Amino acid sequence: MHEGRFIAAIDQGTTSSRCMIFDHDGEVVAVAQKEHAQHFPKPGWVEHDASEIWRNVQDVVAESLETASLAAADLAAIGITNQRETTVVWDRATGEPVANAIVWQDTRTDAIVRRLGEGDGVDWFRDRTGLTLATYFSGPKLVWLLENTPGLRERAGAGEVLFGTIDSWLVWNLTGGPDGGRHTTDVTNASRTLLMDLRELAWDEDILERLEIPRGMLPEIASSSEVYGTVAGLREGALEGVPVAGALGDQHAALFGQTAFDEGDLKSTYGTGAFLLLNTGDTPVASQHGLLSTLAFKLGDAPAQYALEGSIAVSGSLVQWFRDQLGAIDSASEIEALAASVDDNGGCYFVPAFSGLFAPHWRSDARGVIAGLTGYVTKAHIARAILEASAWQTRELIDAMVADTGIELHELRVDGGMTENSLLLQLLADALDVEVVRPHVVETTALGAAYAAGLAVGFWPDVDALRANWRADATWRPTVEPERREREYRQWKKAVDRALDWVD
Ligand SMILES: Nc1ncnc2c1ncn2[C@@H]1O[C@H](COP(=O)(O)OP(=O)(O)O)[C@@H](O)[C@H]1O
Ligand SMILES: O=P(O)(O)OC[C@H](O)CO
Repeated sequence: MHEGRFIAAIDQGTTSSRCMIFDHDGEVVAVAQKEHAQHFPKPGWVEHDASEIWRNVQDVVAESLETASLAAADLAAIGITNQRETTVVWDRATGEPVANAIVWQDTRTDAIVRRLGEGDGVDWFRDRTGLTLATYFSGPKLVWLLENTPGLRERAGAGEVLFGTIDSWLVWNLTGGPDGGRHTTDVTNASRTLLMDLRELAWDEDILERLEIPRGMLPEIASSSEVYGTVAGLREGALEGVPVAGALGDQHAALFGQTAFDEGDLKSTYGTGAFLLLNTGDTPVASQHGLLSTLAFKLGDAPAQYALEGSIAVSGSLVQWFRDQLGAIDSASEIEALAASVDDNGGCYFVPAFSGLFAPHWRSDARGVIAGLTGYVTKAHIARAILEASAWQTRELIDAMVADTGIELHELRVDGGMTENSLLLQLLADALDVEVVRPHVVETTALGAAYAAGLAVGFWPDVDALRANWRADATWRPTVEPERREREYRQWKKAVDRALDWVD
């Protein structure tokens, strides 16, 4: 085992990149964070500059080390967690991306997805990958890049360019980039590409053929917890030689950080989007109610654990939209006081179908609506409806999970940047009629990546050692009458109907 007393985790999210350093008790020792630009070149398009992301990652690593006065010898390992599905293609020799990364929310691949869905396409992809055919996933984004970037298909065929999700991009750069960087991805990230066989945990050759994706540009698929290589590519030699020992998509990392190791364990994360994951044990469960079948995690050679997932495309990003596009508030946290200044939503409901609707509807033809507007409604009512939108969407996902698995929900463990908003958590408890529990370390995404890396190098002996680190910070209990709850839910569903069938 490496001597270091700490584990670092890079959390590369949709909105920002963070580096967090944890001690053996899973306590945060240092954190640094930096936002990157969101590019919206056309309606429905969302891009990131992968080079900017890599620069920001280097900045936050350096800053967190400086804050904690730590050097490479103090760290036992580094883990990575990332926004999922976002697609990067880069030049193997120079390390330059060939185009901006296409972000998971981007809907430009709608026509490709419809083409792939013809005939038995939807079932064919779902049976193999566990996923609903949608613009959300990486495969169609890669197809778009191959079809629309001049010369890219030829360069891919000649082995000059590499494809990866953000975990691959970071591991390759961290382990040396053009000078021998390891081109790998973990199973959780691979499970979001629409290219991996969910049972075999290998690229599906039939899918690659159908999508005409050159095999040589894909990373190798590894577990979520093993040594992929050692740091060799950070600016000024930072963390030189530290093992890069864990990677998980951010939602899987949050599940792991919440110590949801057992079948039936559940968590819900509220960041840019919101994502509910239920651990379903060592076999995938096929959803009949619009949920995705995905990986929970795979630790080294141990059998993979699977999960059912409900994905909400727009959650915290609706608060950002309220701030940046409407200028209604100056900072995201201001929405809480504004929404709390009124007793209810004044009769209005906000369905934020900016990227269509994800689970459980999967309707790319939906667009956002505010239903129930009257002259009475103020921006405070809309602020409240914005927070309620995350609560009602979560309720739809819980209903789907109960219908699929028959689980009885006793409490909901939550995390993510948006959960510092207490009113949101009260609205959630009211919408779901269960206790909502926020853990003491709310950065469970970074913590999960640190756990995966720490387990790989023996920093923690086993998952039982991690369970002891979890403890509740606060609990919110339901307060509304059942009749009112169900009435409000019916109104929400009517608003969802108004959002559907908008795009021709
Ligand atoms: N107090 C708050 N109330 C409501 N939303 C918030 C609050 N603080 C942050 N957010 C939202 O949470 C999101 C950031 O959460 P984070 O977990 O950092 O996201 P990501 O991992 O997707 O980058 C932003 O979309 C922001 O608008
Ligand atoms: O950046 P987040 O935290 O909203 O997570 C994005 C998801 O991984 C997209 O699937």
